Amino acid sequence: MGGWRGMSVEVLEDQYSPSRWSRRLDRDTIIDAHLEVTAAGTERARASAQTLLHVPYGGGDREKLDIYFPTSPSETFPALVYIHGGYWQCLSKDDSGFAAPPLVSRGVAVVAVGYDTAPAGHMDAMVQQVRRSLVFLTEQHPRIRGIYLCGHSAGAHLAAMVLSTDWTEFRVVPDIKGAVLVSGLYDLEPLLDTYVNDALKMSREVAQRNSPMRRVTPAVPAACEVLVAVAQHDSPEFRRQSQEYSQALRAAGWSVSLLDLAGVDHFDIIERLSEDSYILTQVILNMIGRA
Ligand SMILES: N[C@@H](CC(=O)c1ccccc1NC=O)C(=O)O
Repeated sequence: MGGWRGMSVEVLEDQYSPSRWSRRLDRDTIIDAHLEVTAAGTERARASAQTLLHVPYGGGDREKLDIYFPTSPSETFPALVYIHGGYWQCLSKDDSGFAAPPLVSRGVAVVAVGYDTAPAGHMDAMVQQVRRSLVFLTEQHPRIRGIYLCGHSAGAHLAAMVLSTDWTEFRVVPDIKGAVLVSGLYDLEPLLDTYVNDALKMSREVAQRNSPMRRVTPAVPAACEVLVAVAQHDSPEFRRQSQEYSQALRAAGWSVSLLDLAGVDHFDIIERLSEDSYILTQVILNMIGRA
């Protein structure tokens, strides 16, 4: 867990700038391209699926979620709950429905969760918001049976924090059957001195308390299946974090697979979930039993 401690701030900033590691697009265009692709994909999904948009799960402005319903819904159906990335400071649920088309056509709902990004949002609060969104779905949408979490980058971090939740503090226990963590961050300490923390303003304590790597709980008998996916063209630090987190979960008894996806980078690893034939789409459908 400690190799990064010998790195200069300059090296850490390079390692934790996913845009610098793509072989597809240069660092100045790739983020704009990502915003365009996810927004356009979300627009397509909203045009083709039955939706309930901007459903409040709490009183806050950003405490809203979008539901994309299955094309031919059975009485009850599973849901993939998508938690967007953007280093806890950009993107929103309104760019986060692009994965819906291949799933809704196979009977799976997709839920895109909004949360308060920084500087408005604090790390502890974002984690709680995502947890509360799952409690809301469980209580208010009983047709959803079985939740599969999917998060990208900072969203994979939030999904991993959900796995460490002590649900006794909540009214219900969401039935989380699987988690797909894509190009995530599981130890926040290396970010403390980098530009990523400018808006987040995390103290060391906050970073440690919110690091899934430090919060791995022993797997319970019916623990969900976890898939940790990382891109070939993610940085060595991102790749290390996925490897170490998947190992730590496995050591604690969880059923985990590490999927190292060839030919993709930090951004198209998730964008391509809009395609039926993409390997990660197929792996997710297989996990849900709809392949
Ligand atoms: N400043 C970052 C931006 C970034 O990491 C990012 C941008 C859009 C969506 C996801 C991202 N990564 C993690 O949440 C970079 O250099 O790539």
